[in-house]
Amino acid sequence: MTTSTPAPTSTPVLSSTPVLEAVDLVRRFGPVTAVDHVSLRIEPGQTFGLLGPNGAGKTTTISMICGLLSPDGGSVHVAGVPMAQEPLAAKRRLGLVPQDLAVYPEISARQNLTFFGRLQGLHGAELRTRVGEVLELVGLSDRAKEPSKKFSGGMKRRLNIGIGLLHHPDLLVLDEPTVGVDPQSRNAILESVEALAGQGMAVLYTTHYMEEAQRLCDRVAIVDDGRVQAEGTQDELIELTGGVDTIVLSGGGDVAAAEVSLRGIPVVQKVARDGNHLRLVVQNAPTAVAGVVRTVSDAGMNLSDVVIQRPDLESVFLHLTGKALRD
Ligand SMILES: Nc1ncnc2c1ncn2[C@@H]1O[C@H](COP(=O)(O)OP(=O)(O)OP(=O)(O)O)[C@@H](O)[C@H]1O
Repeated sequence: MTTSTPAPTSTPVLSSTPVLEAVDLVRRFGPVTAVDHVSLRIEPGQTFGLLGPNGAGKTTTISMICGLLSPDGGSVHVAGVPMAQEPLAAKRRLGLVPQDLAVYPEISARQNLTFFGRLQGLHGAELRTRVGEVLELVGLSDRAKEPSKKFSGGMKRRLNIGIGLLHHPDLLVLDEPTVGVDPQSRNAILESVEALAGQGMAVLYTTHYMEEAQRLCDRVAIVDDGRVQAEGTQDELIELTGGVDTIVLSGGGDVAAAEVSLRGIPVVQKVARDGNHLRLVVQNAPTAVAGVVRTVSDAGMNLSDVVIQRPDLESVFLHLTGKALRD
């Protein structure tokens, strides 16, 4: 960018420091390259999704971002602080909500937060105030006195999120926070993340659920095989599919044979199976659908539903990798 008048030398040039800048991260486990030159940049206030199937490298990536695992290559800066050179200062700028719950079941939500707050060096009135704020932020104020073992899965997870927020991080990192929780709890977790994002918190959210990335994230990096396959806003990613359509076929019978037959017809660009559903990428669904239905019926699939969809992040993943997100 150029400007006609130079900035006065006494005024610092304003630049927005990203809350996260990860450059060219690499991590190997023996012969497996779990993370293969991954770069991510998150601006203040952004909710950034890392979307990929199990084993794509999401946990390994965020373990390096959070300073829990040393990279074999690459660098991480959190709010401008280099993780390799100043790990304590960099870690203080982020809050990690791990996959596994880390709350004490016998004590209350308030006592849990107070305990973890003390571990982080808070005490006295400051600690009490912050615990109250965090209970409010994660929507647990009215249940603060109950032992957390009485909480639903979603409430325990929200308490876990609260623990990650105690020290005012610049970036909240959530590792698949809805895995293993019921739909109602899942919704409560997503609402908490939306509320935090609404208050300007930057969030790095990993998931293999397309719907969650779609609902929460300003930008998404699609990861597979340890690599970022594409990154952008949802509209930018969907544009990558080049205007293709998605047809989803559901039913019983010989779904495997139907999948094989579909691979043999030219209008079908990609096919992936997710249980009793077949997801197809085609150039023009209204024209292609009759031939598709004939092909799967001839192969022995008993169709119960045929849906033509506008492309979504799942279509982008299929388009880029030839696989379904939930294989
Ligand atoms: N400690 C380890 N030792 C050996 N291999 C590992 C280790 N951690 C991860 N891997 C391998 O690295 C790859 C990426 O794993 P990672 O856990 O980062 O993926 P993920 O996308 O987070 O998936 P999941 O949701 O299943 O955890 C996988 O092939 C996994 O088996």
